[in-house]
Amino acid sequence: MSPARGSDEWFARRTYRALDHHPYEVAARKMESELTVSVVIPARNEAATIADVVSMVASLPEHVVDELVVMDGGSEDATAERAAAAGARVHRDTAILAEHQPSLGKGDALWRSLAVTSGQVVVFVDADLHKPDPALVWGLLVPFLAEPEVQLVKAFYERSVGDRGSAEEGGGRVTELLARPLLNLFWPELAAVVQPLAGEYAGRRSLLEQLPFFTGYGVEFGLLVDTFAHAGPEALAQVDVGERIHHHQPLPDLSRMAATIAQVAMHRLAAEGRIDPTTLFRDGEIPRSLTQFVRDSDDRVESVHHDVGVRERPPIAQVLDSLA
Ligand SMILES: O=c1ccn([C@@H]2O[C@H](COP(=O)(O)OP(=O)(O)O[C@H]3O[C@H](CO)[C@@H](O)[C@H](O)[C@H]3O)[C@@H](O)[C@H]2O)c(=O)[nH]1
Ligand SMILES: O=C(O)[C@H](O)COP(=O)(O)O
Repeated sequence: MSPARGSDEWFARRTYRALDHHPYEVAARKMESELTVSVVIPARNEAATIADVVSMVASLPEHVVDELVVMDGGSEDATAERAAAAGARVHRDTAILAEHQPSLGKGDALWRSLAVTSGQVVVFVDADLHKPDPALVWGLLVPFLAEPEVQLVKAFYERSVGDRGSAEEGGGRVTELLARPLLNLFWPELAAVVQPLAGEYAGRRSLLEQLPFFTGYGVEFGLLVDTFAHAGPEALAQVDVGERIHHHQPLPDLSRMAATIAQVAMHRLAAEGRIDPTTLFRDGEIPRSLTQFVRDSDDRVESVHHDVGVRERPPIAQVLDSLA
């Protein structure tokens, strides 16, 4: 074991437990503080689970949530219809800020959601959760109500069981094999964030509107390191919300997700002047391609090249100002 690090002190100060609180207490304190809260659920082909996630939010005590939006990322199944039937306002991501096309995955959907919501705190919740616990929403509000300095709150949880593996095997393959090692290497102050890729997190609008958003699955890693750079460690907090069970993507899909996150890390290290792409990469630019392998119908292995490059959407405040 290594000696204690600075991130341990942050962990001790900024780690909360939903168990120590109650949703009615949160509702009362939120009313007192006059904070308003929007919940945004990004969803693409999540017909199997979206209604349960929307219903979980709708089941929260009165006054916890002021607005509930599902961002439909072009689902080909009944996601949008089921979300609406369960009580959410549904937006198709491409219909928002339509001049910024195409809409590039989850990060783009979250970025666009800021243009159609108004809560002072925006809570993001994934749509692929099984038996979602309402603490995933109300628990995230606890640090905002306790500490005015807090601007971004990540959920953490036991992640396991579900439809793959045991609690011991655990989940979070991209987290454990890429995101956590990267943070420890390059952003050691963020090493104490238990679930850096958690899709359940909340930010103050005043922060989120000032940050760029990476497209696709780069959004969480980007928001985490950017919040740290923009506002420092005291702006971050995390909450233990119990257990979370989600749909597990196949390994090749997660490999592309990991490549996207590696891109985000390279972009930020380059922007901070900590690496020099002109000397580090052959063409002087961060390569955008990931080669994977598939078997064809003759049982031959062939390579497939995927573009895993990310784009950054500008801070939405700039975009909305230019439209005003
Ligand atoms: O183009 C897309 C792809 C996904 N989603 C939704 O985004 C959420 C998370 O996607 P998922 O495929 O379940 O991600 P995970 O494999 O669980 O990946 C983890 O790691 C990602 C990278 O940080 C995070 O975005 C996720 O929230 C986090 O759960 C789900 O509601 C999806 O329906 C979209 O809205 N649009
Ligand atoms: O956070 C992660 O690493 C991804 O969501 C993958 O999680 P899984 O290994 O539990 O599917």
